[in-house]
Amino acid sequence: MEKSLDVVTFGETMVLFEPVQMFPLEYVSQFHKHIGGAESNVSIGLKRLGHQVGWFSKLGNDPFGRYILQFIRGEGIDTSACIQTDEAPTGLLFKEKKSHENLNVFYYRKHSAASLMTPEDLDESYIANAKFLHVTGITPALSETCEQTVFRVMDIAKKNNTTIVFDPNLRLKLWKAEKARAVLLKMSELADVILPGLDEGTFLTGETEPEGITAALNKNGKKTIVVKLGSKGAYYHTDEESGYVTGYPASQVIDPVGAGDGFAAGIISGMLRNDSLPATVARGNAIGAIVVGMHGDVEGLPREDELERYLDNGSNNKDVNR
Ligand SMILES: Nc1ncnc2c1ncn2[C@@H]1O[C@H](COP(=O)(O)OP(=O)(O)OP(=O)(O)O)[C@@H](O)[C@H]1O
Ligand SMILES: O=C(O)C(=O)C[C@H](O)[C@H](O)CO
Repeated sequence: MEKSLDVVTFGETMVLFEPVQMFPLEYVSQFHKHIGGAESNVSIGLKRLGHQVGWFSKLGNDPFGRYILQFIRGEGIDTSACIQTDEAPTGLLFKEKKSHENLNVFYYRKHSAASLMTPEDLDESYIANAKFLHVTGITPALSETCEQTVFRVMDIAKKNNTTIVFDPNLRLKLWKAEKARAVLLKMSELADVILPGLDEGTFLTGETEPEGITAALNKNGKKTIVVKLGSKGAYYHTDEESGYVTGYPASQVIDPVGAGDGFAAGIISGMLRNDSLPATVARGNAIGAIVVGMHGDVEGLPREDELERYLDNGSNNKDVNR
């Protein structure tokens, strides 16, 4: 069967309130409204690069749920598997910026609509119809039923030859370290591609160097693992090849949140294009460097033509197009 979706992803997307002023949150009086959610960030990143993407979640049947759905649908993502419920509200997320270096997030997502996702909600054929599944370690932290849903989706993907890309996205505000480690390691075992940050890799394996982390996560071979190294770029590893790909210099660092999601979109996109692994990692690095230079998680995600100009210009990353 020819698969018509390139990528499917799912998880909680919240309304993200970004403070206009750089104050402790209790003194901020104005916010910009955006959307935030690792999986929808990745879906938007992939769509802008020209891929066919489906994203789903459970949203509250409320104005914020409608805002999220309209935004994601407006980006051209297939949202036909998304559910709206009266049972619980849409989750919210507030960022706090006390200085450029001091960034904090506050979640209002306990018992949210997304936390009510269950395996019974799933449309198996929708997942089977995708070439890639993108899944994060945020979803199983939301509730027991979300954890069950994640493993059910991974199981469906495995049975249907859908490549599983796993970003651990460790969020210790959402669950206890011991439980997080156990679940994220179980997800790593099931995944074909793993995208940990260096700290996440250390958290999962106890190893402090990218080489040790990838060796520990790839015990059974066969996996592609790319360790994100912030401004330094990334280290990739398979049984056949491994190496470092230097990052692109960010013109400025305005908001580092979302760089990892842009990176994931670049990696999946490179794989869909059958690019070499170093070229695929370079795509991820370039998108990460572009994203950190803009406010919001999704606003900075480049279109394919912008990304190509950026890659062609090398370190001279000014996007002048005239
Ligand atoms: N300051 C920077 N300058 C240039 N590139 C960067 C910078 N920060 C991040 N990147 C690029 O983005 C990628 C992902 O960033 P990072 O390592 O911060 O991931 P992460 O911790 O998963 O991010 P997130 O906060 O979104 O979860 C890096 O591997 C790198 O390619
Ligand atoms: O932290 C979360 O749960 C989010 O999904 C919000 C942000 O958009 C995400 O962290 C960026 O990776």
